[in-house]
Amino acid sequence: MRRREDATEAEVSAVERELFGGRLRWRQSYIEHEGALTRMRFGQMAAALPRMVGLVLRAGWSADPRALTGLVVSQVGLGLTTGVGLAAVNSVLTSLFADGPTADKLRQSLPALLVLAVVSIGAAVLSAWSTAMTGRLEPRVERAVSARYYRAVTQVEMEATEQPEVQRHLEAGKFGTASARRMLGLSVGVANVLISMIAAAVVLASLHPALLPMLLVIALPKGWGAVRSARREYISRLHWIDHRRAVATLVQYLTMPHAAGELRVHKASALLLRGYAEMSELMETEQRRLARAQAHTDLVAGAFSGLASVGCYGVLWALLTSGGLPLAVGGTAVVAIRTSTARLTSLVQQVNRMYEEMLMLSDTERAIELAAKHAIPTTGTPLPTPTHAIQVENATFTYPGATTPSLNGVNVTIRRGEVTALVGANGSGKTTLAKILAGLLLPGSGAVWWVGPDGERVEVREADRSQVFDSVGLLAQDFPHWQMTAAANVAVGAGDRPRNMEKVEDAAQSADARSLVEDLEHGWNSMVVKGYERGVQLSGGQWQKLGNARSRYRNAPFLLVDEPTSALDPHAEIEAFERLRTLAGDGTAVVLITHRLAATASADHIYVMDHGHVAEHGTHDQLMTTGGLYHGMYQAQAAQYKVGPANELPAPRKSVAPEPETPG
Ligand SMILES: Nc1ncnc2c1ncn2[C@@H]1O[C@H](COP(=O)(O)OP(=O)(O)OP(=O)(O)O)[C@@H](O)[C@H]1O
Repeated sequence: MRRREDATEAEVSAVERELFGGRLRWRQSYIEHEGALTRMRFGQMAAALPRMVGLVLRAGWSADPRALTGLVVSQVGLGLTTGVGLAAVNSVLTSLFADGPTADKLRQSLPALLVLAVVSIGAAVLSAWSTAMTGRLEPRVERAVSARYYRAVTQVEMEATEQPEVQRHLEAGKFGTASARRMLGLSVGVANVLISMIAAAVVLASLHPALLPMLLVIALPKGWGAVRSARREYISRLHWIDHRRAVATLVQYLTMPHAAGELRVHKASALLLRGYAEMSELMETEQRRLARAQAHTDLVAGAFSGLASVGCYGVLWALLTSGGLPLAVGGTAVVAIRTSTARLTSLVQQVNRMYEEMLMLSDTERAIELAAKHAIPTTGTPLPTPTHAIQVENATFTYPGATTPSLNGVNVTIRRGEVTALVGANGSGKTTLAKILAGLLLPGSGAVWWVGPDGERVEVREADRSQVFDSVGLLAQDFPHWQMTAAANVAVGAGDRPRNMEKVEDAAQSADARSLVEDLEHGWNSMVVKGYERGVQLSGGQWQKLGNARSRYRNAPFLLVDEPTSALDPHAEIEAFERLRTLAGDGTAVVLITHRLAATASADHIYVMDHGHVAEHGTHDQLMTTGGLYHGMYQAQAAQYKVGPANELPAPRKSVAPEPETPG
């Protein structure tokens, strides 16, 4: 252990300390398993083999029982062909070593040779069948596990995902989604080697009782060498995995378009290239150490195996010369021993890898269980139809792990047909309140009522949450820029409905995004990310228009928009606010979170948030008259536009562009 720690210190290069503050460690599930994996002996892993195979069989059976049956049958068949093949080899050798003319001996061995030919054709057919069944089963098994995992994690309450422990386990599950597939492939490999070894052992034991111990004596040192080498390589891979990824990250930066400027102007490339060279050198040192150690193990295992072989062949010699064993059986024994020990190393490696995959798969299973525990309820009281308003009463919300509440006794009413503005300093709780309104977060105390036209109401905790989500359109400050086409980026606003291009165009029209998309070379089919075919780079403001179109396409009665105009030019911004007003006029409840107080002046209602509570509310005129927080913020913003008399302004700098020449 001490040696390992010393080694760890030496394995961190100066440049890693400079760039990453030490060894770069990803917070991922394999880190959690690393200790357990390196302590685990091969025997323990082998003992877990039945459990692992059981897992694979269950997953395979639920994904495709026919393919699994085919796979099992083909593997057992392959084992049988090994056994029958060895028996045929024995028979051929018996005929050949018998007394008599060669032509007669060959004629006698013909039936056994035919069996050998049939067996090898059978083995080829079974092997092809096994490959086909594996190919059919693997993606199905992966899809079944992945679909269960992704469905589960997207249904988790957002508050649960705010708990670092829950989030970590949910994320860890993602690495095991392909493990069931890989375990299947590895199981086939392991089964293949094991079955052929068992078949060889059975044939040898039936030929002469001394042959089976011989097989074991020769296999043992080889097996020991294989276990040692595989574990050493495995532990090294586990230990250096972060290092490899850090090197890959560094290299990635060198060709990243968004880093291109700094790489050149700031010469960041010099630092990164130095990092790459130093870190790669460390890895090469490890490769050399590994190669030396492996060579040493191979030498020792080879020496012992050689000694064992010499001993065994000596016994074989004695048996043959004493007439205790026919020559042909001796020949068969040599063939069987050589073929069955040839794949020992790959067997050990595959068992190791299977164990690792099993740990990853158990992470996925744990994530699915955890997700189910924190899932958004799928049933609940239907909302009043049509919903008229959302009433937040005395709501409090504290993020998991936080010491102070982000919302504290908040009372707000959002009505259809009105623009309600939420304003306030950074961190005052506006976005959190929007998430509460959307039903994404549930208040710790207090209530959120969904109110119908006659005053009937349903509290969000009791409500059918899918109806709550159906009633809300969201445009978050950092809304996702999907790496898809322009049309998909708008239509994703109603991902559960079939795309209607006419409505996509209308939504874009009402968000001032239509002409910008239609003027692109590939129009709605343009990929809105550079680097793809038909790819274009949109500006921040153009993206914001597309985001606005997305929230319009959703066509929900409650629209929550967080800083929807922060990247728009002044004219586009004024237009965007006017469009929101029109939308409210058509019966939508618009909740506008913004720091642009000029835009809130026309809101029907303004809530001023301060340290998680509503400090003031009313219309612009009312709030300006009371002279509180809102008044102060408005004045501060207005002051930025106030300029002194023209003669106090600094004179514009002389243009350096040459005066246009006048003809003549
Ligand atoms: N995911 C989170 N986990 C923990 N605390 C959070 C989280 N999100 C927000 N907070 C905290 O909650 C408080 C309110 O944040 P919120 O994002 O609601 O403010 P905001 O008024 O929207 O701010 P801004 O104007 O800067 O967007 C802040 O103190 C913030 O640090």
